[in-house]
Amino acid sequence: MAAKSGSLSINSENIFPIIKKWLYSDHDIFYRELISNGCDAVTKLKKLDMMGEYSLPEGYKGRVDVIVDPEKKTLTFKDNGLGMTADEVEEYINQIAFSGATDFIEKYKDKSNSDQIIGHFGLGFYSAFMVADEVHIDTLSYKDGAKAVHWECDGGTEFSMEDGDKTDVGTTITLFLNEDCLEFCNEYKAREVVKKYCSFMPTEIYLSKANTKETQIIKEEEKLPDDEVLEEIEPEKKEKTEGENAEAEAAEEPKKLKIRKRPELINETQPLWNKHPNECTKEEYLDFYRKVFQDYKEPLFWIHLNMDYPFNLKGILYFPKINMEYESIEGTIKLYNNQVFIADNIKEVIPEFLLLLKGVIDCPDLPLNVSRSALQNDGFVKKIAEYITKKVADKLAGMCKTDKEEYDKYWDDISPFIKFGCLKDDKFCEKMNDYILFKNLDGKYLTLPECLEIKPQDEEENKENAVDENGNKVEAEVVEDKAEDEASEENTEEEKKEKIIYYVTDEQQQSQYINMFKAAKMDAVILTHNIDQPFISQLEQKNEGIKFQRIDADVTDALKSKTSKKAEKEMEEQAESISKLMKKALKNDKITIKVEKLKNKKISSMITLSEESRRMQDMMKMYSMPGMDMSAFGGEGETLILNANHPLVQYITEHQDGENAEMICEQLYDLAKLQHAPLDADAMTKFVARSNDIMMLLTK
Ligand SMILES: Nc1ncnc2c1ncn2[C@@H]1O[C@H](COP(=O)(O)OP(=O)(O)OP(=O)(O)O)[C@@H](O)[C@H]1O
Repeated sequence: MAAKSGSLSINSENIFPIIKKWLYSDHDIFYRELISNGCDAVTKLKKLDMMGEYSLPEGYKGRVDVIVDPEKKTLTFKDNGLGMTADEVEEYINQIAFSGATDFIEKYKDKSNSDQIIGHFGLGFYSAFMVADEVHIDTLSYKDGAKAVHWECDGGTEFSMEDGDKTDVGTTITLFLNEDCLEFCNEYKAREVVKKYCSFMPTEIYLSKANTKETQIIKEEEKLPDDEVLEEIEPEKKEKTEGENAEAEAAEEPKKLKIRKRPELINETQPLWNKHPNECTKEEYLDFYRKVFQDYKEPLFWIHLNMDYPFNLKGILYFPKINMEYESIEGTIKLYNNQVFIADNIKEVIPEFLLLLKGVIDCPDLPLNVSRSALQNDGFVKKIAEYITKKVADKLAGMCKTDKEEYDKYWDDISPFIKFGCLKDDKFCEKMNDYILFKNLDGKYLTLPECLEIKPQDEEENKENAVDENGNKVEAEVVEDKAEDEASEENTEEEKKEKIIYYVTDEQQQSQYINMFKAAKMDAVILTHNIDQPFISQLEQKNEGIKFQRIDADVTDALKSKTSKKAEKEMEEQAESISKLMKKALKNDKITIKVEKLKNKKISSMITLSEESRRMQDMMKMYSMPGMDMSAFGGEGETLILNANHPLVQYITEHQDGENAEMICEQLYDLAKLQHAPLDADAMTKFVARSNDIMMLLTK
């Protein structure tokens, strides 16, 4: 076959239903398309005026009117923009997918900046047919000698065009709604949709109901040319009092007018994000937040994004106050393109963890698809997301550096968000590494470097000041990983520097351990949120030499009394015999039992569970595998520590055959368990019964 080339032809009969039905996922989007066409028409007319191609009439104010008429089942969009000549209707409307915006920009590209014009694809107008059986256009161009045009189309592929009777410059588009779509000429629905898409469009948008019965009273001098006066209200005549004259009274009480309810202004043409951050006041930020998010709780703080290069992006991100107990954390980030709402929470542009915030982002450079709610897959979109992430990290780091007190105050609220961000985004994590705070046992907020630095000082102090529970000074040993003590001489200095950060997950439950730590002048950080476990695992991975260990994972040397070699030997023997007794009493052969001399003589028994085993168990619980035997996954990591310094432990050591020895063993074990984790139902029942029995013994 001979080589051939040419342009593809499209059969409008087939393509039209596709545009009408499938191009836009949301039916209500036609509002946005037709209103933005009106805004574009106004913008273009103003530009023509600026360029000297047209002179706007005195007092011109561009506007788009949306008029619902439930009686006639119509919806009208009226603008006072540049209008269209018959040729332009022919070109831009009759040819589907031919955008006059591109044409306009091309024509005036040297003289004007194009970025304020919304339309691009030349398809938006046809979205009207998603809801209307018939659409009329009445338009009059601004051009000298232009004739009004009337165009109509009933949704098939045929249209008709004739001279129109419009006398003012601009365009009126009337939709004769389909029976299934009558909700769109309901005033409330219209307000909701227009507010959703058009709240910040750059031209004033008014909503009204045709022939509304609603009225309003105004002062005579407030009357506007378009007001429809229904009644003149004479001021009420007051009883004359002495010293007053009728003229003075009349001056006080002006005549009033009852007018048909005026169209309601829906949008704000100058959104706050367009203002320079230096010019915005705190009140303005708060007002804007309340209005846009209907959240009457004050946000904690906000970040105003304002960037011109290498791409254009403006916006405000608010950190909301989160009530962790009652609400799930879910924010909303509204994405705009040139002040036109695109969609909420577009994941491609807004990094996932930032979706916990509330905010607005306007990016005119977004590579949008025809339907606008989808983005073209583009490296550029990734850059936008990276920029936003960077800005958020910069703001937080800056606040931590320059206003640490405030940052401390916000920390509990923002920490789940930051930790989630660190888990989700490596770059964010890197930037935030030194600005993550840890609340210590004294309620102070420390950064990670501070946590690490404070340790050696504490240890020094520890050596000098540590006291036992009787206030006697005790010699404490440097808190280092136990394994290090046993490590061979060959270990380098570097390796020896592994730092342990102790942490608490439940202040009440672990209070006994906390008391021991405090008495030994040791510190720990409080990490109670679910996100903390995966978060600390990540921190360990990213920061070599840092290890997190729950406060009850081990008995560090700092908590033990110093013992002689001889005493240690004795304790070992003691442990052996008491282990047998315990295992028998608890009917548990697997349990590991250790006898230690703890500094705190008030503690009789405690449980330690190695960090690794506990993390494994927590993980199993999280994936809640019913009937799973936990002991198979690190149950062996649990150790019962008996304090050789406690009289009760001393008693059973000496009276292993005593009448109550087994009962004491069981009670010691349960008491230790209770400080570590809640008892299961069965164990709790037995514990309560046994406690009663023990008290009964006291009565004898
Ligand atoms: N109200 C209006 N006033 C003046 N011209 C209009 C009006 N509505 C549409 N037009 C002209 O018709 C053209 C096609 O409009 P349409 O909404 O189909 O596409 P668009 O706005 O260019 O692009 P998009 O598909 O992105 O909305 C517009 O570019 C514009 O030139």
